[in-house]
Amino acid sequence: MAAAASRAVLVSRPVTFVTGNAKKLEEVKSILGQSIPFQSLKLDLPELQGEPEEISKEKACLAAVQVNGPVLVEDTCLCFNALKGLPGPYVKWFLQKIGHEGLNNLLMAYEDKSAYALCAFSFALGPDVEPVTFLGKTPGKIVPARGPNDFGWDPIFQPDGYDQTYAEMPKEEKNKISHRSRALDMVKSHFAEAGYNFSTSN
Ligand SMILES: Nc1ncnc2c1ncn2[C@H]1C[C@H](O)[C@@H](COP(=O)(O)OP(=O)(O)OP(=O)(O)O)O1
Ligand SMILES: [Mg+2]
Repeated sequence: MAAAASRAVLVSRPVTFVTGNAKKLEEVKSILGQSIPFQSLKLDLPELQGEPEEISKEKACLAAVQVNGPVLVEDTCLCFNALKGLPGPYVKWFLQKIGHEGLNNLLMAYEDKSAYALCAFSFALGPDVEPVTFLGKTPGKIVPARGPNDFGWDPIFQPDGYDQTYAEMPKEEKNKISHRSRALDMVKSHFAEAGYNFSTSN
């Protein structure tokens, strides 16, 4: 604690979490609690094609220009092992076009239904600062949809060691083991280590 305080980096603006997804924001708020004070901005940023880490970093750069201050962004992927990690960062568009059933059907020809949920948070102190990225991964498998249908692909992802899909699990339980909470644990450690002191008066 004392070491972090002595290295405190003063930042004149609060952190802005930029996302166009209200459900994501809800989860981030509930996982972070009071640990990192942040404000949010609803903006659907363009996403490049590529590896999850690069997409997330690029999103942070675009967000930092828009906000002109410190930003946190996140990109979520659902990766099928039989498809060598696809649909990965493109799952949003697959979901929109072919739905839960279509995503299950993609694996019809394969015995291997294993998958992993991947979350890439990127944090940039400002528009001209290289973002840092934190990856959280939760292994599981793709199953026919079960549970409430209010968040993305939650009903078709069953994490390893659980009988329930993400959608069926109580939120607190999901938030303990999710790809998002694992990545946010790293974000929290980074913030504690760096000892940032964000002004919240702005
Ligand atoms: N924890 C989750 N469980 C289920 N579905 C999720 C989860 N997180 C995200 N999704 C869905 C929402 C999207 O369809 C897709 C992820 O795409 P992504 O680009 O990261 O989100 P987004 O475009 O909705 O918000 P953003 O504005 O932050 O990019 O997966
Ligand atoms: Mg997006």
